[in-house]
Amino acid sequence: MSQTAAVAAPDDSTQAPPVVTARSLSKVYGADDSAVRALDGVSVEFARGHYTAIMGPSGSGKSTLMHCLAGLDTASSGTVHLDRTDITRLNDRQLTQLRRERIGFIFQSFNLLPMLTAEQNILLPAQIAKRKVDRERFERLIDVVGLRDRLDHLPSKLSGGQQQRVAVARALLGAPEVVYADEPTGNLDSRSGAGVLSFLRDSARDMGQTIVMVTHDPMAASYADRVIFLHDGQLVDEVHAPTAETISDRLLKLES
Ligand SMILES: Nc1ncnc2c1ncn2[C@@H]1O[C@H](COP(=O)(O)OP(=O)(O)OP(=O)(O)O)[C@@H](O)[C@H]1O
Repeated sequence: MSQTAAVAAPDDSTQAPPVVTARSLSKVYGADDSAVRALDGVSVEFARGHYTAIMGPSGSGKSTLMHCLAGLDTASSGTVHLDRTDITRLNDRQLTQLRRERIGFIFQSFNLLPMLTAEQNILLPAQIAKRKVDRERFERLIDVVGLRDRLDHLPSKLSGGQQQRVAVARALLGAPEVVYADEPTGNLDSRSGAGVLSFLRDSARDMGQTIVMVTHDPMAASYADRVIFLHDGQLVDEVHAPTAETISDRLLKLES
């Protein structure tokens, strides 16, 4: 385990420039005696078209890191660049616009609007952002995620796996610079989960989609190109081309 790893970068980072770069990122919640250092000087890069999983013991800072990377939470110090934009310098209005236009989100709870059909849910972010829908990409996504015959269904008429595939199609439709996924298969049975994870992996490989995913599940993380490990708010290790076994092994070491 490389406790001193200062910057975690993919092996082929010279060919694939980073889409997201965090430098010396720290986040402290509260003050004085009750202060919690949730992130402690994290520096990490996420290369274009790469699928990265963030893992670590409970309370190690995974959600905090993802929220700071995605502009959902503000760091106490350090910088986060999305391409050339330093998002730590943006105000709330600019952050909202950046999240809407340049980032895709997939959450554990799907976050679909119950009164809209699958198709309307997928198209909603583009409508809110007043973005023209790329119909060709839409059709391709629908076929790849296997929702062609479910487009006019309300979420309540879809299985959990189908609902999450709607959420995945929604996140990917606008070809965002990065997709952040928070336990995207946490509510799914293993077969539906495998479908969603394979699709995420394929979208990175075939469409060059950059994906950053927080998960507790070594099997889910094994779909990624790289796993980075947090411990007490610090980046302490990473594995490339991971298997569920190598990931479980590293996690056990961190938790012991
Ligand atoms: N809003 C908050 N206020 C105070 N402390 C917080 C807040 N959010 C997180 N923390 C603390 O920051 C640390 C990191 O939390 P975080 O949720 O990022 O960890 P995590 O690795 O995602 O945990 P888990 O795997 O349990 O979801 C924890 O000690 C947590 O209690």
